[in-house]
Amino acid sequence: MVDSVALFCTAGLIAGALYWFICVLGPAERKGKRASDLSGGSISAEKVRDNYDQYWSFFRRPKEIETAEKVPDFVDTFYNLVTDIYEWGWGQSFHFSPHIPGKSDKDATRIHEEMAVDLINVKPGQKILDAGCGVGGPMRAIAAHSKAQVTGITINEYQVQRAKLHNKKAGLDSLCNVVCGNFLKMPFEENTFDGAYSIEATCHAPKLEEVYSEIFRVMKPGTLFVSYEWVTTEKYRDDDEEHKDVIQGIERGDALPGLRSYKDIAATAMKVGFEVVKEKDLAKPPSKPWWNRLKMGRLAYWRNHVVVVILSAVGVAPKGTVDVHDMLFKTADYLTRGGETGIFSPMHMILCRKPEKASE
Ligand SMILES: C=C(CC[C@@H](C)[C@H]1CC[C@H]2C3=CC[C@H]4[C@H](C)[C@@H](O)CC[C@]4(C)[C@H]3CC[C@]12C)C(C)C
Ligand SMILES: C[S@@+](CC[C@H](N)C(=O)[O-])C[C@H]1O[C@@H](n2cnc3c(N)ncnc32)[C@H](O)[C@@H]1O
Repeated sequence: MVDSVALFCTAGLIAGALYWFICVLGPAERKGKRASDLSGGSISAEKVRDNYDQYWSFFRRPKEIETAEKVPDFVDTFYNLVTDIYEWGWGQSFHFSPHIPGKSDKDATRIHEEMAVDLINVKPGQKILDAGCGVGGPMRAIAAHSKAQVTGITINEYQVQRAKLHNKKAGLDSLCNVVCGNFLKMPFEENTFDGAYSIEATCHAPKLEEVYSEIFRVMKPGTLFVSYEWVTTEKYRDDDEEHKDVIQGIERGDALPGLRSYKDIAATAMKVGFEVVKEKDLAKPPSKPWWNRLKMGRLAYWRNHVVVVILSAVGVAPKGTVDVHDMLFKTADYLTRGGETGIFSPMHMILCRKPEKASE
C-alpha cells in the first residue's frame, strides 16, 4: 500500500516537473508563446523538415539567391520555420537593441523602437509604414508611444495572423493594421504615408535599391524614413578568413541574400532620391553591447534544445524543429562573434527625407 502511494506521488511529481519544464518555463515574455505551441507557421507539421531542407538548398545553389525573384519565397520559408521559436525564446520584437545598464531587455527593446518613431517626427493620427513588421512588437510600441496609425507589411502570412492577434489582445487594433505583401512591390498608392520606418528587415532584400525606392514611392514629399540596417562595418576585411566565416554564418542562419557594407546604405538612399539627414551606427560605444543578451541566453538555449528534442520525439512539435533550433543556436554564436569583433552591426541607423519636390 505504502509502496503504491510512494509510486503515485513520484509519478505525479515527475509529471508536474515535466509540465513545468516544457510548458511553463521558457517563454521570453509573460504569457508568451509556449514550447508546446511550436509550429511550422503556415507550413503543415509534416512538411517542416522538407522546408528546412529546401531552405538550405538555396545556399547549396547560391545562384538561386542571386535570382532576386526567388528571395521573397526563401525569406517566407525561413519565417514559417522560425517565427514561433523567435516568439518563444525572444519575444514579439524580432530585433536587437543596445544593452542599457539597469534596464530590462524588454525596456531596452522598447526604447530602441520609440527612438525610431521619434526620429521621423510624426503626429498623432498620421499614417506611417512599418516595412517588414514581423509579428508587430515594434508596431505596438510605436503606436502606443506616438498615437500614429501604423500599417505594417510582412511577406509571411503566419506573421500577419500573429500580429493581428497580438494587436487585438493589446487593444491597439484601431491604431495598427497589418498586410501580407512584398515590400519590393507594395499594394499602396504613391504619396500615402506621413513617415516610414524599417527595423532590421531590409537586409532581406536582394537589392537595397529596390526596397528603398519602393518606400520612397509610397511616402509623401517632405516626410522622413528611418531604417536600422544589418551591415558589415569598416573593421570587416574580405581577405580575412575568420571574418568571412562569421559573415557567412550570419547570412545562412538569418536568411540573408548577402550582407551589405555600411558604405552602401547612404549611397543607395541618395541614388533613389532621398536626402540623407543623419547616419549613425547605434552599436558603437558609448552604447553597451547588443550581443550581451545573446550570450547571457546560452544556458536557456541548452534548456530549449532539450525541450525541443523531447517535444519532437513525442510528436508535439513538428519533426525538423530540432534542426531549425540547431541552426538558430549556431547563428547566435556567429552573431555574437560579429558583435565582439566589431565587424558586424545590426543597427546602422539611417534617417532620410523625401524632398518636397522631385528635383530638390
Ligand atoms: C533581424 C533578424 C532576427 C534577429 C534576432 C531577433 C534573431 C537572430 C538569432 C535569433 C535566435 C538565436 C538563438 C535562439 C535560441 C537557440 C532559442 O533557444 C531561442 C530563440 C533564439 C534566442 C533566437 C531568437 C531570435 C534571434 C535573436 C534577422 C533574421 C534579419
Ligand atoms: C527580422 S524580422 C523584423 C521584424 C520587425 N521589424 C521587428 O523588429 O520585430 C524581418 C521582417 O522582414 C520581413 N520581410 C523580409 N523580406 C520581406 C519582403 N520582401 N516583403 C515584406 N516583408 C519582408 C519578414 O517577413 C519579417 O517580418
